[in-house]
Amino acid sequence: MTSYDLIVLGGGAGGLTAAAGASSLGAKVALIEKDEQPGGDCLHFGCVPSKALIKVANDIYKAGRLEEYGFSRSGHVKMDKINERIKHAISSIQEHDSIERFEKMGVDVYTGFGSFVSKNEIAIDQKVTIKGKRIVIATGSRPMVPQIEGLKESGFLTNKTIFNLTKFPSRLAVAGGGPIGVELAQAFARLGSDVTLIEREPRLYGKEDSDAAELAQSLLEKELNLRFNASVKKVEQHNTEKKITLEYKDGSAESIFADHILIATGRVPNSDNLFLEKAGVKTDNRGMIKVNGHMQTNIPTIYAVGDVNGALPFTHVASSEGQLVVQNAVLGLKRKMDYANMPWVIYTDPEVFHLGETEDELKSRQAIYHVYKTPLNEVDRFVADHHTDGFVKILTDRKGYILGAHAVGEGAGDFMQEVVFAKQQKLKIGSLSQVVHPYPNHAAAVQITSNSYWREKLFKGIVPKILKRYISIFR
Ligand SMILES: Cc1cc2nc3c(=O)[nH]c(=O)nc-3n(C[C@H](O)[C@H](O)[C@H](O)COP(=O)(O)OP(=O)(O)OC[C@H]3O[C@@H](n4cnc5c(N)ncnc54)[C@H](O)[C@@H]3O)c2cc1C
Ligand SMILES: NC(=O)c1ccc[n+]([C@@H]2O[C@H](COP(=O)([O-])OP(=O)(O)OC[C@H]3O[C@@H](n4cnc5c(N)ncnc54)[C@H](O)[C@@H]3O)[C@@H](O)[C@H]2O)c1
Repeated sequence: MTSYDLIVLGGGAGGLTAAAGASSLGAKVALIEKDEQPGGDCLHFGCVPSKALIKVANDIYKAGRLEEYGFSRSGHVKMDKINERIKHAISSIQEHDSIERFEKMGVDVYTGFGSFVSKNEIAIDQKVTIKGKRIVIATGSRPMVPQIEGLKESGFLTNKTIFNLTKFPSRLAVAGGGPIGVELAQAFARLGSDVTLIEREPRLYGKEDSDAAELAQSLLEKELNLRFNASVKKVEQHNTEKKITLEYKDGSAESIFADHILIATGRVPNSDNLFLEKAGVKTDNRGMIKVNGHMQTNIPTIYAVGDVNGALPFTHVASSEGQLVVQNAVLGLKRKMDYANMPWVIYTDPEVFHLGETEDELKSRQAIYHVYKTPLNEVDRFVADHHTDGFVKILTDRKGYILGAHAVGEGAGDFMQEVVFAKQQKLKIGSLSQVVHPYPNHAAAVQITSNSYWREKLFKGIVPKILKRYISIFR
C-alpha cells in the first residue's frame, strides 16, 4: 500500500490549495478527485461560469442604454455564443488546475471516488487503498433540492445544469434569493428573460448590513418580479411551460408560469458516502464536518476545509483554510483561521461588499461604535460615470479601529479592497485618509469616508477649542 504524508480528498479550491502547498514544502501528497478534471464547483459550476455569464448580461444590458445617445439595439440572445464564452473562461482557468500541472508539482493524482477505510486509509473507487499520516477532507457541497410536489417529474435547473442551456429561457423562475439566486436572476433578466425570484424570507441579502440589503433589493426590484415570504409548493409541466404554485406564509397561494425553474435554496455538504464512521469523524445534524480553529475534525489527524465544514462557503475561504492546513498538518504549527477579516462580494450590479460585522450585529452585542458613510453621489468619479446608486459605510470602535465595512456600488468588490488591508493590518480608519488616490478614481469613496473620521475628530470635542486658542496666539 502506498503511504503519503498527506492525502487530500477533493480537488476544488480548498483541496487544490492544500495539495499544492504541501507538495511545495516537500511532503509526499496524494490528491483524489472524483471528476475527470479538478477545479471543483467554483471552476466548473460556480464562480467562473456565473461571472462569465454576468459579464455578458451586463454588457448587453448596458448596450441597451446606448439608445439614450441615439444608437439602436435589436436582436436576441444566442445561447450557444454565451455558452462558448462560459466554456472559454472555464477551459482557460482549468489549465491552472489540471492534473498535469499537479503531477509536475510531484502530487500523485488519483481520479475516482474516495472514501474512508480507517482513520488513515482511503479507498479509491473501492479498488485501490492508500495510507496517509494526515488527511484533508475538501469534498465541497452540492445544491439542496427541497421536497416539492412534481418538481422531479417536471424537471428543474441547478447551478450544475444552468450553464449548459441550449435554448434561452424567456421566462425563468428562481427559487431562493441567496447569492446564487440573486446573481443568476439578475443576469438572466438582463439577457432578456422575464424572471420571478421566490424567497422564503421577507427580504433579500439576508446576511448583509441592513442599509446595503435595503438599497440592493430596491434596485433589483426594478429588474425582477420579487415574491417574498413564499416558497414553491407544486410544479406541473403543461406542454412546454411549467405551472409553479407558490404558497405564502399567510396561507395564500399564487400560480406563475415559466420555461424553467432554477433551484437555489441552499447547499448540502458532500460528507455522505465518505464512510466517515470508519474513521470516527463526526458531523453536525446538517452533515457539516465540524472543525476547530486549526481546521482539525474530532480526529486530530483529519482536517476539513471549504464548504464541507460549514464555516463560510466561499472560494477564497476554502483556499485560505487549505493554506492554513498545510502549515498545521505538514509543518506541525498551530495556526488558527481568522474569519473576522474575511470579505465577500455578491456580484449583482451594483456589487454588494461585506467585511466584518454589520451594524445590526454591533447593536445586538451592544457595542459602542461609530458609523462613517458616504453616498456615491458625493464621489466625483461615480457622478461622472452616472453610477451614483450606492454608498460606502465603515464601522469603527471608539478608537477608530475598523469593525466592519459595507458597500454597494459598481466595482465595490474591487475598490473596497484597501479597507480589507487596513482591517487585517489593524490600522485605524484614519490611515485610509492618508493614502493618495489618483483623481478621480472610484476608491476615493473610501478616502472620503475616512476623511469624515478626521472631520469629526477635528471639529468636535476638545481639539477645535485648542486649535482656536493656538491660532489666536499665533496671530
Ligand atoms: C453558482 C455559484 C457561484 C458561486 N460564486 C462564488 C463567487 O463568486 N465567489 C466565491 O468566493 N464563491 C462562490 N461560490 C462558492 C464556491 O464555489 C465554493 O465556496 C467553493 O467551490 C468551495 O470550494 P471547496 O473546495 O470546498 O469545494 P469544491 O470546489 O466544490 O470542490 C470539491 C471537490 O471535491 C470533489 N469530491 C467530492 N466528493 C469526493 C469524493 N468522495 N472523492 C473524490 N472527490 C470528491 C468534487 O468533485 C469537487 O471537485 C459560488 C458557488 C456557486 C454554486
Ligand atoms: N458572490 C459569491 O461569493 C457567491 C455567489 C454565489 C454563491 N456563493 C456561495 O454559495 C453559497 C450558497 O448559495 P445559495 O444562494 O444557494 O444559498 P444560501 O443558503 O445563501 O441562500 C438560499 C436562499 O434560499 C432561501 N430558501 C431556502 N429554501 C427556500 C424555499 N423552499 N423557497 C424559497 N426560498 C428558499 C433562503 O431563505 C436563502 O435566502 C452562499 O452562501 C455563498 O457563500 C457565493
